[in-house]
Amino acid sequence: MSEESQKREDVKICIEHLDFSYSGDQKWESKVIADLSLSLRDQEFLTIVGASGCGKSTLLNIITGLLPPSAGTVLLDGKEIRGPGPDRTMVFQDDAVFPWYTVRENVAYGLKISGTSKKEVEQQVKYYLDLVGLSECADYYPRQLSGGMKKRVDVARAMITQPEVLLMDEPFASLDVMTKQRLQEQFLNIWNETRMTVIFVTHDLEEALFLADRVAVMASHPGRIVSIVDVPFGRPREKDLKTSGEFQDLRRKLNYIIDADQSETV
Ligand SMILES: Nc1ncnc2c1ncn2[C@@H]1O[C@H](COP(=O)(O)OP(=O)(O)OP(=O)(O)O)[C@@H](O)[C@H]1O
Repeated sequence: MSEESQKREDVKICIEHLDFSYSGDQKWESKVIADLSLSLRDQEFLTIVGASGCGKSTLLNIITGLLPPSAGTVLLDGKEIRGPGPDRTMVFQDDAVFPWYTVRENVAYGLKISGTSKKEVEQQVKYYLDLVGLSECADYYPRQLSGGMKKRVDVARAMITQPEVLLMDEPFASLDVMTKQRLQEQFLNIWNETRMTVIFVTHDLEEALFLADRVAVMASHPGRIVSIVDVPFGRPREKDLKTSGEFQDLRRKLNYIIDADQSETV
């Protein structure tokens, strides 16, 4: 296989010249996203940062298939995305757990409705509860869990259906610093085992750098990618990385890119 076709095979998501406006009006000033191009390799971990309102959630909703592009193409494995599908799952900032189900039932939900056999559901639920460290709490109801535990239920619920692409919209934003750090490390461990393609939106630059292979910086009015920063740190990563000089230099660089863009748009 030529190098060029190998590269094409490795591309999981390919977005080209994407435009989107909520009104359907395609004038430049009414576009939420304009001429956005981005591609992700299979099993890549990409984080997206950018000012509030620049279109990050809108972009995730387009990739999920909940919003159709106004123009341009969004391809998954070379095929146009025409709506939601089992190959993509979204984790939101707010908990999506069902309060009337136990932890076990919440985690099992996605597999059950897909018609998986009872035995297989039980095995998979056990595996994912172990993975997120909630085996001991399998019979608890969400009201008996902390915020971080509920988030882990969310992550297990999203992963159990084994989507090829996991879209995460500020999933840890509501957590305190310590819980967030712990979940970031746990999530990276889980991702190391499952290796799905991840797009993770966050406002937290340290989180963006700590998790990602690459960080995409979005700008507003209209939403577009202004820079992509390669993250050079190996894996596995531990929290001490955040205090290293190289990490802090990269954080400053990201800050600088975002500030430069914002001062241009003010
Ligand atoms: N349903 C909608 N109808 C009309 N406009 C919308 C709708 N949802 C979002 N917008 C607008 O689209 C723009 C982008 O919103 P979006 O939520 O994608 O931004 P974001 O970067 O995710 O913001 P934040 O970081 O604050 O979550 C904003 O100007 C917002 O007001």
